[in-house]
Formats: sequence, C-alpha cells, structure tokens
Amino acid sequence: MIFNSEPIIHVTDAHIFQGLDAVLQNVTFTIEKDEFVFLIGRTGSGKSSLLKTLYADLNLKMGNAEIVGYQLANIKKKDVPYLRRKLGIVFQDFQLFPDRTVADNLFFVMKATGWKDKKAMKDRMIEVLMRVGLADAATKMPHQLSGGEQQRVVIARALINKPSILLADEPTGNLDPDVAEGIFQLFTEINQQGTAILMATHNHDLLRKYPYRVLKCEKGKLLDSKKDDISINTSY
Ligand SMILES: Nc1ncnc2c1ncn2[C@@H]1O[C@H](COP(=O)(O)OP(=O)(O)OP(=O)(O)O)[C@@H](O)[C@H]1O
Repeated sequence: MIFNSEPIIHVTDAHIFQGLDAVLQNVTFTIEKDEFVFLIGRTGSGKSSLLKTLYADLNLKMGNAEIVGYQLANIKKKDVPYLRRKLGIVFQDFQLFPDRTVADNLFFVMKATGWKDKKAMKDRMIEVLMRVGLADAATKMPHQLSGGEQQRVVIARALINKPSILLADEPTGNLDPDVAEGIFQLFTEINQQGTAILMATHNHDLLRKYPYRVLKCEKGKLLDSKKDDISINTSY
C-alpha cells in the first residue's frame, strides 16, 4: 500500500527571530496532514512569532522549514501570496472590514486570491458560510453579528481556498467561555474533515478537555508532547 505521508509542516533546527533576538532556538517538529496540535506557552514565549514565521510574516533566518510544499528559508516575496493561499490564518481580533457586508468581506479575499467567476464565487461564499453555521449572515454588516459570529466569518474566510492547514493565533481569546467552546468545536469538525490545525491558546480548559498533541514554547525551546513531558497545569 502506498501512503502519502509527507508532513504538512516540517521544521528542522529553526531559530525564530524578532529583530536580532532569537525568541526560540533549535525548533524541530513536524505536523502531519490530519493532525490537531495546540501551541502553548507563557505570554511572550514565542507562539505568535513561530506562527508568523510559518506564514512568512517573519523571515526564517536560520534553519529549515517547509510548509504546504514551500521552503521558508529564502522564500521569494512574490511567492508569499501563493503560500498564504494554501494556509488558513485566524487571529484573535477578527479583522473584518467593518464597512462591508459579510459577503463582501469574503469576496474581497476571493478577488485578492485570483477568483474571477462570479457564480463560483457566490457558490463558494454560501458554502463556507454554511460550513461555519452562518447561512443567514451574507448580507449583514460585521457590527450586526456577535463576537462569536464574527469569528465564524473569519474562519469561513480562512476556509475559502480549501487550505490544508489552519494556523490559529488565540482564536477564542476574546470570547466568552461558552462561545469559545462553540468556536473550538467548529475547529474540531474542520479537522475531522481533513484540515490540519495548529492553534496557539492560553485556554487551559480546552487543553484539559481535548487530549490533542501539544507544542510548548518554554525558555527559548519548543517542547513536544510526542517526546517531552509537558505539564499543562503549570501556569504559563
Ligand atoms: N513586533 C515585535 N518586535 C520586536 N519584538 C517583538 C515583536 N513582537 C513580539 N516581540 C517579542 O518577541 C517575544 C515573543 O513574543 P510573541 O508575541 O511571539 O509571544 P507569544 O507567546 O505569542 O505571547 P502572547 O501569548 O502574549 O501572545 C517577546 O519577547 C516579545 O516581546
């Protein structure tokens, strides 16, 4: 039997820099196609810096990293939009255009990523909104939606180009616990349908409840629950 077992992320001996400071050193890990992985660590420990490096917002200056088929060391500026089309990125703050409808927010990303066929765009817009449980939100303005609903729109936007992995930076951080749980459930469903997830979070409850693999930024290193003993109960 032939398995296609190429990992989606493959990082070897990478150093994650903010300016001249190496925030994380000798980072080595892989993430497979169907995995759900938490990224944890104290505030300022390097979670966002690692995610930013993975979507080429920070340069990879030392070591190697491959994500969705792109080598990040020396990636060309012109290739970055193509890399990002293959990733879904979800942040804590929703970053929707406040003066455009939900549909127009989604169309904006489609146009920016090369979609042209109006019917295909409309069909995909409806499809991703249905996927996140917001079939009736297309004509609404962001301010007419709750925080949880706005985050669902952001997730819908991240799904537009059928990414093979979602990178999420504290996606439930601004939400009430119940709403956060619903958003988290949505991520688990998306994962079960075959999209890998790497999610930075401070949410201890999620970590206790869902025994997914954990990567932890600690004292300049990245620990991995696959091989290291990681306590999720210590304060971080
Ligand atoms: N734009 C920046 N310029 C310079 N240094 C930065 C910048 N952003 C973050 N840093 C520094 O890099 C280190 C890692 O920060 P980072 O934001 O990656 O941590 P984090 O684990 O994501 O924290 P949090 O949980 O608070 O989001 C910190 O020392 C921080 O001060």
